[in-house]
Amino acid sequence: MTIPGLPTPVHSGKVRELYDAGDGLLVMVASDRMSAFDVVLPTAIPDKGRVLTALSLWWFDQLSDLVPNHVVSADVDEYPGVFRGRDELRGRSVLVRRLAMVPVECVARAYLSGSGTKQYRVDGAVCGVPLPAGLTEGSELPDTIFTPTTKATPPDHDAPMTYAEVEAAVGPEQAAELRKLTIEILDRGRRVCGPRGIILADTKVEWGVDAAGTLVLADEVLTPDSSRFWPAEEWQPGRAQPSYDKQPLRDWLESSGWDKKAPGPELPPEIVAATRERYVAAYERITGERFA
Ligand SMILES: N#Cc1c(N)ncnc1-c1cnn(Cc2cccc(F)c2)c1
Repeated sequence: MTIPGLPTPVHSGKVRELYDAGDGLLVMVASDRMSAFDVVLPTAIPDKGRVLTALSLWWFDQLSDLVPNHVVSADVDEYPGVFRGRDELRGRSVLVRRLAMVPVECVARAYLSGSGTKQYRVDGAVCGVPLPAGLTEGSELPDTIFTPTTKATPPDHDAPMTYAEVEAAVGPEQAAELRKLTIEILDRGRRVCGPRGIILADTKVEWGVDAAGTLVLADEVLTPDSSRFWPAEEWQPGRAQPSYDKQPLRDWLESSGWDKKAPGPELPPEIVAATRERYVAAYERITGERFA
């Protein structure tokens, strides 16, 4: 999503952009683009970027007693230079502090799923963390575990890291802090979501270090793009769990005959509307606030 008058993004992801705003500041922008099965679809989901930005900001605030974060402002009228007052950014962007990013994708898991299940079926462990026998896709784990990966550059995929590899990468002290805080963030998220009928199965967070050497929570936090949200009433270990936010889209894509190696198909209006509604419902159920 190129916005006229803005510089070329310093990072451009599947659904987000990151701009240099000068003076040690960045502007993180969440688009309405939707990806599924690792493919960016041609049809946007209205308000997706605004919902996920609002949810991430809500979680940063909820976690502010536990960890400092990189947020400077979410008010476009306070942004510097060419970013100030830009309506294309309103509600879908955050002005953040530029940090020295930790070279580890910090993942915590409370349930076994996806790549974790694949690893478990090979050697009974995930990222070197041994697990009890008899677990299956969707099983709740006895404890929340830290299952970090590398930060691969597409088209390469993130690779599992053992805790010893994290220690080698960042040192034992920071590795211990990353594990402890990443697990605590998932556990806190679960305590909020559980009573609201949502299983928060896992999450990926990104950390940076500021000029004082302090670990700072960065990127987005506890959103459906960085985490697995499952409707609790449909939880059934032994099969892939329905995604709270993406299931209507996944079901339609599976039934449409789309070849996943081909470009994504245009989405029918009713699937766009259902997907938007799922994102809005997730925000309202988790935060207890109306999405405006
Ligand atoms: N957050 C943050 C951050 C920070 N506060 N300081 C320095 N670098 C980053 C940073 C670098 N890559 N990303 C991932 C990313 C996010 C959003 C859009 C994208 F395209 C890519 C984040």
